[in-house]
Amino acid sequence: MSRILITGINGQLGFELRRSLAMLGECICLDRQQLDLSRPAGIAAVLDQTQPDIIVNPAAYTAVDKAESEAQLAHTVNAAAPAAMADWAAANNALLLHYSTDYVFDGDKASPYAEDDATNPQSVYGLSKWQGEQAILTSGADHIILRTSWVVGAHGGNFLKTIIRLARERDSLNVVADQIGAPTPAALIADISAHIIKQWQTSQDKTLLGTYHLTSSGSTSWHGYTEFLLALAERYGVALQLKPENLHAIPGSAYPTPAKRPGNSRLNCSKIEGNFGLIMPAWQSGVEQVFQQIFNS
Ligand SMILES: NC(=O)C1=CN([C@@H]2O[C@H](COP(=O)(O)OP(=O)(O)OC[C@H]3O[C@@H](n4cnc5c(N)ncnc54)[C@H](OP(=O)(O)O)[C@@H]3O)[C@@H](O)[C@H]2O)C=CC1
Ligand SMILES: Cc1cn([C@H]2C[C@H](O)[C@@H](COP(=O)(O)OP(=O)(O)O[C@H]3O[C@@H](C)C(=O)[C@@H](O)[C@H]3O)O2)c(=O)[nH]c1=O
Ligand SMILES: [Mg+2]
Repeated sequence: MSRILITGINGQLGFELRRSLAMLGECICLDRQQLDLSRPAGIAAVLDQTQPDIIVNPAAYTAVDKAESEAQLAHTVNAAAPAAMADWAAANNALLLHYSTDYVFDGDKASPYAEDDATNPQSVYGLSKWQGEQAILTSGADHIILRTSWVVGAHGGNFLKTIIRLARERDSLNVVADQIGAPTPAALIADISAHIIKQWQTSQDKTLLGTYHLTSSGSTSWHGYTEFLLALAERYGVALQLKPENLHAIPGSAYPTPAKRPGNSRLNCSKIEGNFGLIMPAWQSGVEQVFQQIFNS
């Protein structure tokens, strides 16, 4: 039976992974207190002690704007810590399943990004995640890196929850319309992670290893996403202060933030669909399920 170590179990994805991976082996679920990624020097000792065959690492420094002023910490958590996990995995013949982001790209491409398109991170967060990818690649460890985008889940913080909070408090809201991507449920990423691990356990097929894009299908802007959330609130009887006619589309240039976001965050998912025999569901169905989980209980 596999021993599966999961980091960051109180994050959006870590929470769902506990559920999705529970039937695939003995799960060792570690929070920040049990495995602190800001202290990479301590990671090997925890891995020596727990002896996982599979390391699943959803933990990350994800505060995109704050990272601009905490570059050292972002680099430690998002690059140095995965590097330590990868070095241990290489030396101990373990698989590392890691997660990365659309923010490794600059967003200037006109069509969805493929896995081998040139990266060019525009933010400290994006750069730190890219450096994490690079460390894993050069470690020689068996690994799978899943790049996803705009993660949304019932457990943890995300754009959906921020927007519903603001829509309850305000009677007018400006949201960026020239950054496009695909909201992706944490539960979908977790379930696909389970599917991938199962195939690895069954086949140990090294041609499955590598980097994959994994998002919902279709795309929208942050503004389009917000319009959809307001429609869901109407459908499920969630009372808001904000009326749809007072939601305004603005360019990113009118919403200054410390970190620059990509204009195009769309990721082409045909590699994961082809290699693992999957079909990515539409972003709307995933967002609706999360919305129902949070507000319709
Ligand atoms: N959120 C998004 O929109 C996207 C996320 N991703 C990637 O997907 C993965 C999962 O993201 P998501 O679940 O949304 O992230 P969250 O921010 O919801 O969760 C991150 C988790 O990492 C933990 N963590 C942060 N710092 C440390 C540390 N020093 N030591 C140990 N644990 C730490 C947090 O712990 P605590 O609970 O104690 O704070 C939290 O549980 C990440 O790799 C992220 O980069 C990719 C694209 C989009
Ligand atoms: C709250 C708010 C945000 N925005 C804009 C700011 C920004 O351009 C966009 C998204 O805002 P957020 O700060 O919520 O999103 P952000 O934290 O940048 O989300 C990213 O997180 C990391 C972890 C990832 O890996 C990415 O895939 C992506 O999901 O919406 C508005 O225009 N109006 C608003 O009222
Ligand atoms: Mg954020």
